[in-house]
Amino acid sequence: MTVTLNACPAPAKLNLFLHVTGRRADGYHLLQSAFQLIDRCDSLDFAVREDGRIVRTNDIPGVPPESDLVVRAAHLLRETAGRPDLGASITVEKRLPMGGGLGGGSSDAATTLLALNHLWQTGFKRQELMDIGLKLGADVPFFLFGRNAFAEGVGEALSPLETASCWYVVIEPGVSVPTAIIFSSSELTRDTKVVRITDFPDATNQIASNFGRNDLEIVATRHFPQIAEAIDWLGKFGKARMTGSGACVFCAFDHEQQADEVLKQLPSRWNGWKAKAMQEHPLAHLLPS
Ligand SMILES: C[C@](O)(CO)[C@H](O)COP(=O)(O)OP(=O)(O)OC[C@H]1O[C@@H](n2ccc(N)nc2=O)[C@H](O)[C@@H]1O
Ligand SMILES: Nc1ncnc2c1ncn2[C@@H]1O[C@H](COP(=O)(O)OP(=O)(O)OP(=O)(O)O)[C@@H](O)[C@H]1O
Repeated sequence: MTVTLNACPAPAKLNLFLHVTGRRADGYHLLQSAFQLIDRCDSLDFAVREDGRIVRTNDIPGVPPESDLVVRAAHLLRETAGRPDLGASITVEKRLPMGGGLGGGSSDAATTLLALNHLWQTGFKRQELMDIGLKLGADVPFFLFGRNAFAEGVGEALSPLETASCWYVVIEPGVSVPTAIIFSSSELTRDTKVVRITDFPDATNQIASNFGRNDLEIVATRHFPQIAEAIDWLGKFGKARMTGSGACVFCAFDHEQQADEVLKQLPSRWNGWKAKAMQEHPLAHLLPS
């Protein structure tokens, strides 16, 4: 039996657009968004333990083990399976900034569900893992969907979406944005007109890169002027937008070399990098049907 899985990637996502179309009675918002996987990833190691403990082996500043989405995902998986005897050691190498709008924590949780479902042989199907994931966060089901998606509902109703094979420059403006603060703002508009998936793909059946907008951007930039500064700077090179509830800002380029040229000019006060659009989750082979 396999007892370890090492260097499991947890990729970031970009929200190519994000519309807030309503609010549910429980306060959660109805969204429409295009989720794009990119090849910038956290990395996780898993080892089965025989003593029934779930242990995060490394320290993540600001994230105590008991509130870590990775540890919570492992607990929820074994509870749902009715197997309190299952144990694992998990090491999380963080590369994605927290509160960056890149879905890092959610992706770590999704990778944990996938890897442990495999190692523990708990036998959950993809949809069952997505249902477990939704209890951990609105972004988790997307990372278990396995490919780029048009998302509706609170982000959990997913349809496959064709997207361009481009490169992205991503800037980290150096602030961590608490998602709940942006969604609870009185300045947030919640009535963007609902679109149909057939409205936005272009002639090549891909989503056009300038489709829609990010409704959270106006609120986030008011709270955090550093985000507005990054959008202004990156906007000199193309259509620059914020992802998720911020803080990261991105712009698409057809060629890697164009991304390199932009990064050469990046002011030293920001961390910035390039990433390639991915069509599939790198652990798609572990996704049960
Ligand atoms: C903004 C996005 O990143 C877009 O991909 C996601 O919708 C946020 O997903 P997430 O980080 O997994 O968010 P969660 O941990 O589920 O929720 C954090 C907080 O954001 C608010 N929230 C989140 C998602 C949503 N559809 N409506 C909301 O109002 C809620 O106040 C919630 O307490
Ligand atoms: N493994 C984890 N990695 C990162 N953050 C975690 C983790 N576990 C719990 N968290 C908590 O989740 C918060 C959000 O982190 P995350 O990296 O998912 O933000 P985000 O990229 O803004 O996500 P989203 O796009 O889903 O809003 C962090 O501030 C942290 O307190």
